[in-house]
Amino acid sequence: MAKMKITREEALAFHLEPTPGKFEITATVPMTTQRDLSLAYSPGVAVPCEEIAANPETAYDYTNKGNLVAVISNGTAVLGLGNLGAVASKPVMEGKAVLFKRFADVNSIDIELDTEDPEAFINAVKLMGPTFGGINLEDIKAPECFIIEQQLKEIMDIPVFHDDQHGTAVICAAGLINALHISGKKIEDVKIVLNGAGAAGIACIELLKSMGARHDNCIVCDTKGVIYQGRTEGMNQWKSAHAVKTDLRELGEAMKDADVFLGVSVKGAVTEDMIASMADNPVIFAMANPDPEITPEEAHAVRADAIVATGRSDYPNQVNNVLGFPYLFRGALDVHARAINDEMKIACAQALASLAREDVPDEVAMAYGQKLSFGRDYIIPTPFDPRLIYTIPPAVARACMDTGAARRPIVDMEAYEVSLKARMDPTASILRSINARARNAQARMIFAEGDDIRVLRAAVQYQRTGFGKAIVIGRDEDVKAKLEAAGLGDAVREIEVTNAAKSARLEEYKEFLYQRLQRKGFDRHDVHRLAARDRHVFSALMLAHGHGDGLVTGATRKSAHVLQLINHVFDAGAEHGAAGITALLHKGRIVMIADTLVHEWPDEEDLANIAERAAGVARHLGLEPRVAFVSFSTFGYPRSERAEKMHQAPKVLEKRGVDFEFEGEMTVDVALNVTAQETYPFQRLSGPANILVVPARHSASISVKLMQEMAGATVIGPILSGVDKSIQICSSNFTANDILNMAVLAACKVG
Ligand SMILES: NC(=O)C1=CN([C@@H]2O[C@H](COP(=O)(O)OP(=O)(O)OC[C@H]3O[C@@H](n4cnc5c(N)ncnc54)[C@H](OP(=O)(O)O)[C@@H]3O)[C@@H](O)[C@H]2O)C=CC1
Ligand SMILES: CC(=O)C(=O)O
Ligand SMILES: [Mg+2]
Repeated sequence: MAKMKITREEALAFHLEPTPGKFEITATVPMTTQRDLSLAYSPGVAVPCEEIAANPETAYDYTNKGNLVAVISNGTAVLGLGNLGAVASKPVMEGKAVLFKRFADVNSIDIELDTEDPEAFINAVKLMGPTFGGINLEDIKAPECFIIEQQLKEIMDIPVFHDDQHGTAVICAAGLINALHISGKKIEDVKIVLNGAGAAGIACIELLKSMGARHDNCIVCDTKGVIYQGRTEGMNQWKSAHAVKTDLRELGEAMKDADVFLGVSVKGAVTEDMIASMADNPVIFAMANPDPEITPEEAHAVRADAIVATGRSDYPNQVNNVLGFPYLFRGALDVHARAINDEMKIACAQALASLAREDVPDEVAMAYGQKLSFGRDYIIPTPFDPRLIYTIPPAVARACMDTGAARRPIVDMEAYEVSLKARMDPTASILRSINARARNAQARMIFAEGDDIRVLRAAVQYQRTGFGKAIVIGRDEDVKAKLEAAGLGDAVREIEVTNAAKSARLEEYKEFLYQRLQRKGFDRHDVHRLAARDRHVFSALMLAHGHGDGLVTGATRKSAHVLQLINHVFDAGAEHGAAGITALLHKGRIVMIADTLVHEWPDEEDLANIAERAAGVARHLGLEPRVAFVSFSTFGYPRSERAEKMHQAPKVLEKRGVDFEFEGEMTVDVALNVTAQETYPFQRLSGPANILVVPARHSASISVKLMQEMAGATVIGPILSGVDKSIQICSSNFTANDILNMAVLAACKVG
């Protein structure tokens, strides 16, 4: 896996834009009319209040309590960065909240409490009980975290879970089950060294002992070295429970001949010499964040036989509690759990371990851009595995029901699994998949408009994300000045800048262009002007000559104008069968509109071509195409000359015998809504359409812009399809991120 370079500037910009922080709250009910107001607020709101007062359990029905978790910290152990205080821990806590939402559709809010006093902390959280369905404690240092969690569990009737303790322990256990399986060792026999005897460390070693690890085989270390019986310095009751009778005093001594190293301490705590002294096939889980105790490169340099995991996402084997807390809470919330008990944690660990041993479906491989199979570099599922949401929560919920901790047991487990699948946003996996494919392709991407800062940002991002080489067309001095002004001065040395007028290849390009244009009214002087002065044409020439693998342009000019210029070099017109397809992503749904770029007023043959092009793009994105030819009439009514071609286009496709679903003509509601489709029992779509072929470019443009402005849909495209090289034409209102998306599409040759 290529390591991704992230700069401080990028990390700060990510948190600053588009609005400060990482999430906002949206309403799920209409709040538009006087009636809405009367229902949502006074007087209507009095009714659920009275119901809940009479029967508190109904809070799960009439409020968001049942799907709301608080992520609470005091910032005393922020990742491995130490005691940064409450407010500085907020980015991590907001991060955990969005992970809850992204991975398990759990609503979550972060709360940072400005106190290091356990009693004050406990009181504050206790009083918040009515609001939440669960409490996720985070980054509170040991030993206070043990006292806080224990007391809150006793006094609260909802799950209280300290993620750094139990989330980490669960994932560590799941990973270790599989790592030992590969190294052919048994947990009862292995010698384990744990570095870090805080929240995560104590919980990990306790869980492993409950799974069979022997007390005398486990050596625990902290800043003072080995925790041995009789040690007095830096001790507490939780450490004492794991003290062993031994003469070992230093971590380095303990590591000799150890089978397993578990690190939940700080960056760089382990040396290569220590790793070299371990037993054969050593298991090394260096879980400190953001930087591990030792990097996989360093560990493998001295021990090729090591099975290595870290807490980071940019190496194989991410042992990180992100694989646990979203799904543990999902399962617990869905049965209105009173607690998350040991049985639920063990069920989670076992379900994770067995999932990693299953055959990895193609969609996961596609999302990661590589085939994953159980082995040294894949001992634990990856966080983006879409199976997690429907395999882990049912295991947790079952264990909760079996141990009597469920207030509302699930009756139909199968239906529950189906409902879990429906929770996830399919557009996310599509975006992940194209990103992974772009990383694999390592395409040299030409960014034509190097004088525009959005384009420069996108180019830098393209290269730094590891998609491939970014080639920017522009003047060196201008690019340098613009990057420096944007705080991206470093990037000047990273990206390649090509000045069209000074290019050594100009003569070759001009000759090629002259051959194409000499009979279209262009003389050599015109050709020189186009090739040397027009960056769209120059970039297209570079692409045509294989001096780049893809081209992104159009962010500074109208797309129709840019397409005209590109057409000097490529056959990208309507008459050549090219088409533009725009993907709209909204509320977990993806719908493509075509043609948004090339055809002004297509006839039925053109419409059929456009449908075929769009179906190809859909398949490239991992969607099974369902095409609707849309109009203002449905199956011949009302009759209109203007709708006639939409009526005929499906017949053209019928004759061609294409291998995808299509239907029409129909109105957009019939195309997209299965209930509306029921009025036409003869219609042939097996579900809502995901491709809308529209009558003309004006209707395409109106639909896309309306969705963007009114509904806030994410727009990707227009994707130029039907040209033999990868070209994407942006719109002038695109942000740097939109331009990057287009480069990613160009890199994976969607089109
Ligand atoms: N991958 C994952 O999912 C997770 C990783 N972590 C990581 O684990 C680490 C600890 O977190 P947490 O348990 O919450 O923090 P705590 O503050 O509760 O505990 C930290 C522990 O590490 C010990 N320690 C610190 N520096 C060293 C050192 N140089 N050598 C040996 N021991 C050391 C401390 O020793 P002493 O007691 O002597 O002060 C203490 O026992 C962090 O890096 C965190 O990012 C945590 C949770 C999840
Ligand atoms: C992952 C996590 O929770 C931590 O490093 O603290
Ligand atoms: Mg943490």
